[in-house]
Amino acid sequence: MITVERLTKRYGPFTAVDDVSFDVKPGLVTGFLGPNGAGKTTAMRVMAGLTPATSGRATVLGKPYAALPNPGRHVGLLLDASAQHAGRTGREVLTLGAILMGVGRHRVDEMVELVGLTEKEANRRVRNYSLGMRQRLGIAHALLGDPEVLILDEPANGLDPAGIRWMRDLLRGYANEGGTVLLSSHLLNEIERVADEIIVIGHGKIVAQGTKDELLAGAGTFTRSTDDDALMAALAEQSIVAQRTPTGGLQVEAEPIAVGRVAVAHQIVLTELRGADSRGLEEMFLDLTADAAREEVAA
Ligand SMILES: Nc1ncnc2c1ncn2[C@@H]1O[C@H](COP(=O)(O)OP(=O)(O)OP(=O)(O)O)[C@@H](O)[C@H]1O
Repeated sequence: MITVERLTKRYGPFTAVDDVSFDVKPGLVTGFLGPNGAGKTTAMRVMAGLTPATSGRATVLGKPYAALPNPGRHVGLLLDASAQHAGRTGREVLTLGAILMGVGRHRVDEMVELVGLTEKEANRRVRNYSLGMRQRLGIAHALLGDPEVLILDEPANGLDPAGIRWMRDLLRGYANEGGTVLLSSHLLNEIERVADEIIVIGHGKIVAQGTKDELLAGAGTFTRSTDDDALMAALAEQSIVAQRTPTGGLQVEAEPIAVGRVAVAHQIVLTELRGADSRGLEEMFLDLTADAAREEVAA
């Protein structure tokens, strides 16, 4: 469990994280989604005790990270995959970690195998690793102490599609066994495919949070009918907002059941009726973060 309460982080006059509160629950994968510069890394660094908060607090398993005894046994961190010592081999990095955390050396072999690094790769110096290999090593290091909580900053960066799928399965299995996972990304589809809960951050502020299903439901309904004009008019009578989509059909700001009822009442035949898919969530994400994204582009 991670609890973030009214967390604010300022760098001089600039507020990177602005009065942010959320819980990350065990048994679930929670996605921390936001455009570049939204404040994800800063918030995670505070959670990991690497940056002090200006106000508010973050606790992991009920304590500030720094107050956890042998924190690596409780919290696995992947905050910067490039931060590993470039002159050491992957195996050396993990062996040192195992010694520091007081876990058996057998964990090193297990983790190398788990993350899919070959024996040859594990014995290569980190400076010769690709970004994807560094991410795998970072995940191996995060899991070394068999922690209850994982905090991963952009873990999919640099992974190829097979690697992304592997990571998704790994995190799903970890959460299914009761683990707590917080992972950040600036890519909606990455988060959408793995997360049970989603926290969206833009310009240092939480702009949306909830279960994926809730956020998808909030994205409305997609429907097609044999007479979209009549359906639009019927929906408008009920003050339900609908818009045509560029590919045909209607995007409706209501639950599918409400749209179905209107169609039945007006004897309009629906040929498709479903909760809006990721396109809906994507539009919501782009909308929610538009200001932050624009400022980032302008900066
Ligand atoms: N040490 C620092 N001093 C001053 N400003 C900082 C510092 N660290 C981060 N910032 C600023 O805080 C804001 C949030 O940065 P942060 O790295 O937390 O964003 P992010 O959501 O993780 O983005 P990205 O996906 O690009 O990593 C950015 O505008 C960044 O420039």
